[in-house]
Amino acid sequence: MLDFLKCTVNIEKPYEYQLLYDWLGKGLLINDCSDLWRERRKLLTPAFHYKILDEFVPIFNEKTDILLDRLRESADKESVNICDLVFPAALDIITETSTGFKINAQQKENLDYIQAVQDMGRILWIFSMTKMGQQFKHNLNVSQTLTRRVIDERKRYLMQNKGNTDLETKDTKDSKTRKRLAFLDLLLDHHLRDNTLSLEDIREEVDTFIFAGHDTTAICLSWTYHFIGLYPEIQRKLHQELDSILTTNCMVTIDDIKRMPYLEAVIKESLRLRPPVPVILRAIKQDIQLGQYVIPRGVTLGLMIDVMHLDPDIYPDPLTFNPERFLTAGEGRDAFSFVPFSAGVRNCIGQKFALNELKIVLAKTLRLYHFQSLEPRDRLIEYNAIVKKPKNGIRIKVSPRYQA
Ligand code: HEM
Repeated sequence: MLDFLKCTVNIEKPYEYQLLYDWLGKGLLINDCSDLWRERRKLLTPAFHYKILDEFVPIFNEKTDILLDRLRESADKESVNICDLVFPAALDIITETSTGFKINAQQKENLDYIQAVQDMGRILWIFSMTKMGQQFKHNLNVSQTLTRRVIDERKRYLMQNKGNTDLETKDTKDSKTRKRLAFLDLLLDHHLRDNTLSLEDIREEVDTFIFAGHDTTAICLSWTYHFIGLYPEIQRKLHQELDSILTTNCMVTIDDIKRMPYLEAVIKESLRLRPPVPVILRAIKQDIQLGQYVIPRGVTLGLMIDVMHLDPDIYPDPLTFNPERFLTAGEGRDAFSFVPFSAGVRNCIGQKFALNELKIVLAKTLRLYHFQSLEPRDRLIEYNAIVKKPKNGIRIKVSPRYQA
């Protein structure tokens, strides 16, 4: 599999990904033309520079503060479905960081859009004349109308403020609405100089970020709370690490999260056992030798990330949730044996973004709350909706660590 992931030739996505075409078009995730993909990836890579990612930290904190309010409301209840809390939080984060628009999913605003985005991943495979097919078209319309409106408004703003589109400048007059927006401004800046990148191309990339960046992180958060809530000793160690770094209600910074090795190990172990994207596919365009086999041109090759992560030669006692295995700096493992974000040239462009988000949300919530999982691992049924989700959610009892 190492050869497959390292390969720079067989990087095209096969037909199966085109089920997302009506929604994501030629966006980075499903783009099946290697030249266009390379062009777009080159254009978008600067938006994921660590300095730009640092600017999202206040948004991660602000949205987690709202999540904390919702956890406070849940603390009196017998249990809460943690997915219902973290999915809107993740959607709020990705929408605001990629477009500047506050969708306010956690405050239950823009419900038609939220419903549309959540349904879309679920009902893709339906023929258009069926009732669900009509529902899919409706969802598409709702989500694309909003994305187009946000892009048009931002373009008008940038044109009125010509000269201020330099991505290195920041307008400080009204930081709420005018602050530089990395993803969308980068694309609009390019569009205003070279309109071969059309507004519809930009819409496809923005929708791609929203799709690729919200379900995945929300699922990882949900499973991580579940694992933490199952193993009190692991939760105790996490609380100990967080208490030594954070005060009770502070803004978590990039420097803080760099000092949280145990939290990072817990996230990695969660991603190992429950990778949100369990399978990736590639269209084989040139014969490739994998071990003793030649995989011929024309074949679709699937890489089962979830199965790879259970190899007992690499991960002894593979079904045990054991974050410690990630503290011993990859002993006996190569970089291609842990691939929740895929690997090689077609890897996840958002992985640093995702890890920062996961660490900040988890650090802030765990600092103040205790989580107890009410269902054992084998009771939770998973289903595939492009990403793999818990079918009926995850029930957790949330309790404050400190009395108000
Ligand atoms: C825990 C969170 C995440 C996981 C597990 C994850 C996983 C992955 C995986 C496995 C791929 C490869 C898919 C394939 O080859 O078919 C991928 C691609 C991608 N991801 Fe992520 N992702 C996460 C978060 C994000 C975030 C936050 C963003 C955006 C901010 C993002 C944007 C993308 C994009 C645009 C691609 C396509 C890259 C390309 O083909 O050039 N992802 N992701």
